[in-house]
Amino acid sequence: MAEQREPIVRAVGLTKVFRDFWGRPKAKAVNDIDFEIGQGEVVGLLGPNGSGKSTTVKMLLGLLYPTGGRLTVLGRSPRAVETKREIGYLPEDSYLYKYLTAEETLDFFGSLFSLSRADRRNRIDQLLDMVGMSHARHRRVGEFSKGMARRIGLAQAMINDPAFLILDEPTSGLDPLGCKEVKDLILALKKRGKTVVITSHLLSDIEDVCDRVIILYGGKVRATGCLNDLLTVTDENRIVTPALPPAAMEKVLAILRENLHGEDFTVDHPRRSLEEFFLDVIARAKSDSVETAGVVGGGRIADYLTQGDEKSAILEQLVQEVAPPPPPPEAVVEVAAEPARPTVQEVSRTLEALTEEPKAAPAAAEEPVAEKKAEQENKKLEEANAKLNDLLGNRK
Ligand SMILES: Nc1ncnc2c1ncn2[C@@H]1O[C@H](COP(=O)(O)OP(=O)(O)OP(=O)(O)O)[C@@H](O)[C@H]1O
Repeated sequence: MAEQREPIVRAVGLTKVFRDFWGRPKAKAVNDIDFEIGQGEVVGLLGPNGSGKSTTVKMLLGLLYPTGGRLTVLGRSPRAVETKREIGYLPEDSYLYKYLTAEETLDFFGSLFSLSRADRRNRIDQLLDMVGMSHARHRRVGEFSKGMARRIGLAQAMINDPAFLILDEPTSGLDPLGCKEVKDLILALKKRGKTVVITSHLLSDIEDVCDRVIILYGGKVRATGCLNDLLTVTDENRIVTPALPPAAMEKVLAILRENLHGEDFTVDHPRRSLEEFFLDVIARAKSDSVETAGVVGGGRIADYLTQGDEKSAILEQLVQEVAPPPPPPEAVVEVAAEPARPTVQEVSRTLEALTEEPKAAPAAAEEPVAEKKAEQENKKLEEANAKLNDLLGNRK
């Protein structure tokens, strides 16, 4: 099919000028830019605040008209309904209805795309699993933490199985583990041939997932290209080896000095990124808790990056943590079980026991009791006993 060779996005001389009430130019947000995004590419749209990223994204989504130039998305106008059908969008702030549950939210967005009930159910199950939210499917979105809402936002962006995804700050509000999960998700989408545009201020995230970046400044494209080409320093070498014994190291240094003719060089140890280190610490903490406690604990969070079942377990815990603690059933039962009115037989037994004072209530008998009081009580008991005998006698 010829159309498949078409880039997913083609912008030529794209310009957007915001005007004031009287039509006078107020801000040239996007200034005559050209770029293309090919199928299956993951592209980072970068730039400092006010550089024109959001304006470009809004034009890609067909929410803003360009003032000048040409823009096609999936070979058509971005405003065409067919185009919108194939686009998934995660806004910077997820606009979700807080009274709907996670499942209802996805069902709502699915119905906006006219998906059948069966398709919606099927996709909702898969998506909730994919973003690790299966166990919170019946909870209201308004109760979610920012990271949880972000995950539902991501699932929402994918409900229509879009060919082209635009993710605005996809990792914002997520913890490092959540960020890793989202990045893995983006790479998985890339493997499935999806095209993704990401805007983010977190350059390390962009570096981890993007093939290419477009850097905007003042509404202009200042740099664009493959990350490999842009970031590789071709006029320097780096050799990474296992730690060398001192004698071998001396020989290497001697060769370097001989060949570099007095030029500076550096020998050091490679450094891991903070993210790698953090994930490693969490993974170790997780395995410690498994060995020592043998129960699913908070430290097992790293598991849900790789294993579906354990992911669910962690989420279950998160859900349970936030949910109001269930009332202890035993306590409720005890409170509910108020002393029932004694039956006639019980009263009789109690009275009998009471009359055998020393055996039935040794603790009470040990206490000093005024003689007069004891006599009065005995009298009362005898009266009660007599009444009871009458009662039993009458029944018989
Ligand atoms: N609706 C608008 N009316 C007037 N000017 C606008 C409007 N939207 C954006 N601008 C201006 O266009 C320029 C680019 O804004 P834009 O929101 O595209 O930047 P951005 O790169 O997305 O910034 P940020 O990283 O802060 O989100 C800014 O100077 C901004 O003031």
